[in-house]
Amino acid sequence: MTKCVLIITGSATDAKALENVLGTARDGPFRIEWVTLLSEALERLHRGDIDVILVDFFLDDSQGIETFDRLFVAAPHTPIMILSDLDDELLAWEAVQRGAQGSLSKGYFGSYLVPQSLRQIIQRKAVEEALFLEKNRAEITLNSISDAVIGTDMSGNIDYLNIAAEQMTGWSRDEARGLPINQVMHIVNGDTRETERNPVELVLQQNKPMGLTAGTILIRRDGNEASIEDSSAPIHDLRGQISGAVIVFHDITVAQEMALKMAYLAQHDFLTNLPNRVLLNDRIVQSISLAKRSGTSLAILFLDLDNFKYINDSLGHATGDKLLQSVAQILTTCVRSSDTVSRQGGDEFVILIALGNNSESASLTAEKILTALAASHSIAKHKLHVTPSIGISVYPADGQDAETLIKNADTAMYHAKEKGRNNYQFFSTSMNVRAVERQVIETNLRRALEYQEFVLHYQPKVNLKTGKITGAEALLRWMHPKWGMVLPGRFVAIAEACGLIVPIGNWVLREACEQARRWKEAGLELDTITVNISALEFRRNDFVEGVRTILHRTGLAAGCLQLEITESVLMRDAESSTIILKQLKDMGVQLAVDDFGTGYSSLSYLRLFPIDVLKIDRSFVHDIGSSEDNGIIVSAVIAMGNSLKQRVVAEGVEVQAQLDFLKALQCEEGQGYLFSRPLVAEQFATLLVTGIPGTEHPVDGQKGVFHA
Ligand SMILES: Nc1nc2c(ncn2[C@@H]2O[C@@H]3COP(=O)(O)O[C@H]4[C@@H](O)[C@H](n5cnc6c(=O)[nH]c(N)nc65)O[C@@H]4COP(=O)(O)O[C@H]3[C@H]2O)c(=O)[nH]1
Repeated sequence: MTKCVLIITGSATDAKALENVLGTARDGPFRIEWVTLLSEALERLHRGDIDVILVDFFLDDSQGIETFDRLFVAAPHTPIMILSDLDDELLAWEAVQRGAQGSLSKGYFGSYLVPQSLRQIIQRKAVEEALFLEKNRAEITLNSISDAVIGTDMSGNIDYLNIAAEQMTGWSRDEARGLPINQVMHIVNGDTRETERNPVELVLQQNKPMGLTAGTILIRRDGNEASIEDSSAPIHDLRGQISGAVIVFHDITVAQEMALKMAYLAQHDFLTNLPNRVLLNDRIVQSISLAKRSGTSLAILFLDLDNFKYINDSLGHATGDKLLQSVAQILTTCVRSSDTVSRQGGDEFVILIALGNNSESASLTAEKILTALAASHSIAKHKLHVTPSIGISVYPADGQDAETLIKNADTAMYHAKEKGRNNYQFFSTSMNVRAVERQVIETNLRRALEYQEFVLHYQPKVNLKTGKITGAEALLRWMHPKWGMVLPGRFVAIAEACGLIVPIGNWVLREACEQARRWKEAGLELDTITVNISALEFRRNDFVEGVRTILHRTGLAAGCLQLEITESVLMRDAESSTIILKQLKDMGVQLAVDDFGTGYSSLSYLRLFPIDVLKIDRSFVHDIGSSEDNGIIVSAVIAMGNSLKQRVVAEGVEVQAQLDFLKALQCEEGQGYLFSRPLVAEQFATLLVTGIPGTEHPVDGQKGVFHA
């Protein structure tokens, strides 16, 4: 590329001589411009593209070193060469001190040396510029990155710190320069806290880079600490000799804390802080291998809170969450610190306990849990009661791996639920058959509503004095296309467990109300139709409104509907039960306590509940005559009902002796096979017309149970 040389001299001879020699230069053309005044030169420089300036000191408009200074200010990056002869040598030397590239002796003007030295100047300038750029780029880059960089010489003394290194160590570059790296970058082992040798020392010794290492702690100048990750490498000179080292490091304190937090979160339940299923699985696997080696056993306790859903639905999730936290806390106090209490999600907890050689401690722990959880939990002004159902599986008898042991403990837990909840059951292989059956029923139940497989049967309630039918209890039947009629005992608990009882219960209520209205329209006399309400329905926030809507849509008077709720459901949260019962009562609906006598009701609550009817559980009626004690219970309930002005209905009246006993105690109403089994709607309508045989009411006047 053509280089442009600006010659500034008042001497036409000098200019000509230079022009000649440059014009014939062999190693590439020079374009030459010649000006005679400094002012002209400055103007020309202003336009740019000058590669070299050749200047004489003595011009018409400027003199001596001032000529150089003004050019240097105007074009600081353009090489300036002084045209000198012997007289000007001192001045030329001074100009070189101030930044001139050199002087060109006028004696050489005719020689080939002139273009060669000009070219060298240009090349040197280009290299200098490239170096400058390179250095500038490196400096800016090093100060822009968040990694700290420290450079040392061969002795490990610091010769460079970038801004990040200044910030991380607390030493400024000027303070640190020349100090040994160990003084500025003091590091200790993260585990032992012992001072560590700086990796740079090793790099200098071994002359090879060291990859990324973590686990060291940097002690800053102010004593604060930071976990760091560092790497270091040697620096070599032009000849490939090691001349120093550089260490690059960054603060990983936050990242490390975050990683620890993430690892913790991945293994723990956010609500209770208990280990989650991932960590539990890990612990079971470890415990199994330990038990295998030592010939000991371990137990898995699968625990589910009975009716937790109702608390969640009626009091809200925030209260439910607090209850779970309280339960979690109690559970951890029931086991040793080496055991694991984990939350699986929802209201399910799984506990891993090492049994050693004593498998009895599984039942001891389960009993401890039952007792500990029996105390009430004070949460947000509520006194809540929860009971657990616990299933237990034992290694090695009930499974060889974590998955099987948990599955079998879960199965045993379902068994505990079926056994009336608030108890524990050990797994047995026969339970698996039940579990499969339960699964099959659940799958079939899901389509039963859609395929209209449900029907209602009606069982009469009878006035024991007159024999008159006072009401009907609607009892659900499932007409399965293959299995035939399935009784509620086989599927209601499963429908409750999977939530299907809500749509099913809704259907029952609507169907029963519609049927009662139809009977009334047909002129058949019936005081009330009774519908069983499950706990899950009763505790739903929209339950009361749902009843109101159904009454409205079916056109049945509220007073004709009686809702039957079991004693244990009412007592589970007596305070909220009272509120719900009052709302139903205000609507005009009648209320009955089912299975009375089995739920250990507190009489003070019973007085508060706005109940119309107490139904004596059929187990007490069944034992009349065979056990004096139960006769006493039945008579006590009847007396209590009478004094509380509640009607008493005896369930499960099967034989005449029971009826006689009940009548003698002035029990108002009864229900049972002695009067009638549950009937389909048409049969029941006929019974309403004919009356119970043997009462004052049958139209055909036949003798029956009342006149035996
Ligand atoms: N041994 C004997 N049993 C008698 C006698 N008289 C009546 N029973 C039976 O006793 C049960 C009375 O209903 P429950 O105590 O409310 O007990 C009911 C009730 O708790 C529940 N259930 C029935 N229908 C529904 C429903 O629509 N919804 C809900 N949630 N539960 C229902 O299922 C339970 C069982 O119902 P069922 O199998 O229909 O059994 C009925 C009935 O057939 C008797 O003299 N001797």
